[in-house]
This record gives sequence, structure tokens and C-alpha cells, in this order.
Amino acid sequence: MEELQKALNEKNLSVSTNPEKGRCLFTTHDFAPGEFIISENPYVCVPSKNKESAGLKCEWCFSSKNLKKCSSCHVVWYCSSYCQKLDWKMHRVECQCLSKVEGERVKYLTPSIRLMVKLCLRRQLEYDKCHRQLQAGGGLGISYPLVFLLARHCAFLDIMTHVELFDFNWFIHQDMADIDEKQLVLYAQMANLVNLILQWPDSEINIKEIAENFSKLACNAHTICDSELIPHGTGLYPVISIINHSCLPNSVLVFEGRLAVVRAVQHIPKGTEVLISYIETAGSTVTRQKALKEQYLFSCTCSRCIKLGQFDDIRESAILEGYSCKNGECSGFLLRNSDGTGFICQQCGLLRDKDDIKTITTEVKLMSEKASMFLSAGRYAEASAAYMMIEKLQMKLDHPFSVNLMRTRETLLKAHAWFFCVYPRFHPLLGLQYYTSGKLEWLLGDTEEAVKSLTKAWDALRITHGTKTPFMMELASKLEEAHAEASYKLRPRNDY
Ligand SMILES: C[S@@+](CC[C@H](N)C(=O)[O-])C[C@H]1O[C@@H](n2cnc3c(N)ncnc32)[C@H](O)[C@@H]1O
Repeated sequence: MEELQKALNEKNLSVSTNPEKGRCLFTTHDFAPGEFIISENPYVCVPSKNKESAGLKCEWCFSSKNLKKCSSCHVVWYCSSYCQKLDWKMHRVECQCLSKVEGERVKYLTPSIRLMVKLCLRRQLEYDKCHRQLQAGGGLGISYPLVFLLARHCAFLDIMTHVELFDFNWFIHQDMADIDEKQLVLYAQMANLVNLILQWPDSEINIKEIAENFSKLACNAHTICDSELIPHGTGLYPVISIINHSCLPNSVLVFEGRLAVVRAVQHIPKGTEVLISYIETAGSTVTRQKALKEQYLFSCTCSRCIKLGQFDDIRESAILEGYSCKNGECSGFLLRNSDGTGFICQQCGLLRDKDDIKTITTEVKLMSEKASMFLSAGRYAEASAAYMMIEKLQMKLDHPFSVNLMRTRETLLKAHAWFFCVYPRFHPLLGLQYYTSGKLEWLLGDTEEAVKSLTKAWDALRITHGTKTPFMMELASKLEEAHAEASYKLRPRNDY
């Protein structure tokens, strides 16, 4: 812990432990909104394969352009020989394992399996290096990032039991009883596959421990997103994974390529715990708690969650996930009435019939199935028309500030003013919604509105994304161009 503490002190941070949360990261000086707190490269990472980011990606930079397959394993792709070279140290060992995976089995190489394989291999590599140094009699001569190499041999079973750096909540309540049985069976199957890929001798498989390791991976890995928050991969960031969760975070985790960057989103006084959100914060307390319990196995007691059941919390949940008033003009929120026949508007007292809600809910469900079918078939125009229908239906059904409506609109790339009510001032999604609105308004010729939206985007994103990244520089130049165009349009007539 001493070496870690020393390294963190230089960054005005410190680590301590707490019986409820395990390790916590604290500030040792004040941080201003937008100020950089810490950045870290991944210990291991893999590109994702999912609906949002379908298709293949470069193993190093996640680009999907000009990809070429590794000619040896035929599993991993690179966009350039530059990226291939940067990844070679790791891929050299992984390639040997992957090339032995035969036929049909290749399709089981999911990102989680590959992340676990890479983690085992990276530890093995470092263990070997450390061992060689010791044998050469030169002592270790290495500092903090490698101290954990002195841990036992990286057999699969003790993958996470090494000291300090990767001591993933080792001493806290990671109770296996919290993981449901189906998940345990899945972890067991995944563990067998990892063992098969590694083909390490005498690695005894203890399903319970391996399941635990997969569960720890799920708790500690971070989704790597681009500047527009589109997911591209998953990575393990040993120091950043010390940061705990809050549904009202004081910091945000963003990525510059594969580099993870934590920034303050509000003033953080010296001696405060650095907190990020692990989940989508625009959800009711019940939804957030469920997501945190399922993936991270803890019950959140942040200042937002402890309000569960209080009037403010009930109102917030009814707005975020509830229905709209029957009177379209009224923005009141609805609560179930005592006899179960429907929902009562808490502002105007109108009753909304249960059957009316049921009918629209069924229509939304049918239309959603159609929309996602169109989307996966690449029929984008029909998908877009279907999402517009869903939006119309949801406007009749859901509260105007509901998360469902927001997600539909997000899919349609439309931002609306109601969005402001859901996110705190400096949430990256808010900035990105302004950015999308600005681009759309500009495209539709409404340059003045575009300038307003892009300015708001800049104000929010400079806090969450910093100002020096290529994405932000592009935003700055778009804003400048829109400004120039708007002033040109506004100039007096006699200037023609
Ligand atoms: C990425 S780790 C964070 C660092 C962790 N505290 C440690 O000691 O390594 C995530 C785990 O930390 C714990 N954790 C994070 N935020 C928490 C919170 N607000 N309350 C309780 N436990 C929390 C949970 O066990 C979760 O699965």
C-alpha cells in the first residue's frame, strides 16, 4: 500500500479503506470543476462486440477502418502496423493461445473471455519477467506498478489474490450468495473455456473461485467509450478501479482512446472522496439500486439513494419512469390510486385509467419490436419512422421528462428541452445532446439556434471532456464556423 500511497500523493490523492466500501480514493487538495484528477492506461483491454458498436475493431485503438486480420490467430484485427506493433508484446502470447482455438469454438471468444485470458497472460508475463530478474541475482529493482508480481504464481485460481494493486475488494463483502445460480453456471462455463484456451498444465479448476474471479472482473472492469459515449471496449484500470460509486458523483470518467481520464464535475474540497457513477444516473432509485446490486453486488447509500421512499424520491421516480397526466397541458406526476383502478395526477387530480395505459403500452411494445427488427436489418428509414411512432405514443403515455421518452429521442438523435431536468449540469450526455441538437439545427438552416446549442455543448463538455482532445477541437471549430455564418446572416441588408 505504501508505494501506491506515494504514487497517489504526488497526484494530490490518497487511498484509504472503509468497512462498507473497501478501498476509497480521496483528494489531498481542492479540485475545481473540469480539473483533471487522474488518468491511466489499461492493464488489459479488449474491443467490445455488441449491438451499439457492432462490427470489428482494431485491438489497440478500436478504429473500425482499414482492418486486417492477424494472419496467425485469425481472431484479432488491427487498423495499421503501428497499432499491431504497439500491441505485439501482449498479442505475441495471446496469439499462441488463440491460434489453437478450433472451428466453431472461435465464436465463443467473447470480450469477457478474452479479457480474462489476457489478464491471466499479462500476469504470467510479468511473473516470468520478475522471476528472471530474481534469478539473474539483480534483485527486483522495480517500483510500484510491479510490486504485485511477488504474489504467488499466476495460476488461474489465484488470479486476483495478488497483493495491493489488483486486490479487487478482496476484504469486502463480495458474497457469492449474492450471485444468482444461473450466473454462477454461466461463469463456470466461461471458466472452462478460459482454461481450454490457456491450456496451462496442472491448473486445477475450482468453479466457485473462478466464478468469483469473473464476478470481480464484472465489478472492476470499465466500459471504454469514445467522446460521444459510444462503447468500444472493456478495460481494467487498476488505480481508477479504486474509485467508488455515487448516484450524485463529483467526478466523471471519460476516455481518450484507451486512456481513462477522471475529471472533477464540481468543486471537490481537499479530503473528499472521489466518486464516479458506474451506471446511468437518470433512473429511479429502485432501478439504480437494482443495476448496482446485479452487477456490482452492493446497496448504494449515497445521498440520493437514502431518500428512497421519501416524497422527493417518489416524485422523481414518477417523473423519470411514470406516466403523463391525461390532460396533455398538465405536467403533474401520477401515483397509483388506492383502489388499483388507475393513476391519479398529483397536480390536477385527474384519474388516468389503467386500461388506457395498458393499450398504449402494448402498442409501444409492438412498435419497438418492429423498430429494432428494421434497425438490425439495416432498414434505417423504416427504423427511424418506427421510432418516431414510438415517440408519439410515448408522448401520450409517459411523463414528459421520462427516461423512456429520452431514450427514444436519443435513438432519433433529437434533443429536447426537457432533458435539462434529468441530468446534472455537467453530465457528458447533456453536453452531447446539445452537440447533436446543434448539428441538426445547423443542418436545418437554423444557425442562430445552432450557435446557442453548440455553445451550451462546449460549456458542458469542456468540464467533462477537457478542451485539448481532437473531439473538442472539432467542436470548437464547428462553433466558430456557425458563429461566423450566423453573423453573416444577421448583417444589415445594405451590406449586400
Ligand atoms: C471498482 S470497485 C471500487 C473499489 C473498491 N472499493 C475496492 O476496494 O477495490 C467496485 C466495488 O466497490 C464497492 N463499492 C463501490 N462503490 C460503493 C458504494 N457507494 N457503496 C458500497 N460499496 C461500493 C462494491 O463492492 C463494488 O463492487
